[in-house]
Amino acid sequence: MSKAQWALELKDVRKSFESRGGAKEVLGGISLSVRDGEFVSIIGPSGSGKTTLFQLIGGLAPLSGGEVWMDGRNTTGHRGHIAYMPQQASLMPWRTVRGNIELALQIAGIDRKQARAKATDWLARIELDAYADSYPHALSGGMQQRISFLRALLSPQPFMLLDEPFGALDALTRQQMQQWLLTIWEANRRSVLLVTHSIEEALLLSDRIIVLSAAPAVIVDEIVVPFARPRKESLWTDPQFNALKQQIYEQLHQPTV
Ligand SMILES: Nc1ncnc2c1ncn2[C@@H]1O[C@H](COP(=O)(O)OP(=O)(O)OP(=O)(O)O)[C@@H](O)[C@H]1O
Repeated sequence: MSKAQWALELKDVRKSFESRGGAKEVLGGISLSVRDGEFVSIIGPSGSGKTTLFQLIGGLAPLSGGEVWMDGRNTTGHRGHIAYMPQQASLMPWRTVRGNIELALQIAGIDRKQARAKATDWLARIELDAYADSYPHALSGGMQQRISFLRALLSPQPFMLLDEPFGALDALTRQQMQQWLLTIWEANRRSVLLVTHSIEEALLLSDRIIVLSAAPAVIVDEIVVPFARPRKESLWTDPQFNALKQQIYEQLHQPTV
């Protein structure tokens, strides 16, 4: 069977929550698709339902309407189809850095001996070989997020959901992590949906950007990011980068009607 064109399709996804004043609509009908190997970002005002959308895609909460399809199959309400990277790395604190990576490889179906060799290889590629025998608490936030991203990348589920992965990092570490993620992702392309509050981050990393309105969220714009890959941080000074940044900024600050 040939591979489906779309790694993810959301068809008119809706979500309302019951509150004392009646039903509160958070997602007002979201339809979007992510191609196999495409990097798509979602950006929207605070409270526009981005985390809720991820919960629906991951099967963690029921939809009020619509469908979720992955790789040509209806997976609405099903768990186990995504690799998820949260804002705070949730590494196994009792396992060393190497142990955490080996476990991710073993979960992906690689036998113990091979997992050991591959972990050594990955430790060097994510520049953490000097920390192989350290425990997660001894690492900086940026280092922990490198392992967390790698774990999602190695997981057997091909589709990655990255939920504000650099939101808790300081500005400088965040920029370094964006560049790092770009290099790793461009060498290991996977289908990604990223939630971010940073317009620059979305422009630097993505093939496409989906802009959401305030709740009840609908898609107000979809931007095909025109920059060739591999991308460099110097994009930040490109006039087209700044024009797109301005365009998205204005959409996010539109008055609600
Ligand atoms: N379980 C729940 N019950 C009731 N309301 C909820 C529930 N979960 C989320 N909401 C409401 O849904 C809205 C969207 O929340 P969500 O966390 O998805 O937004 P967000 O876009 O991820 O926000 P932020 O950008 O600030 O992280 C909020 O108004 C929130 O209060």
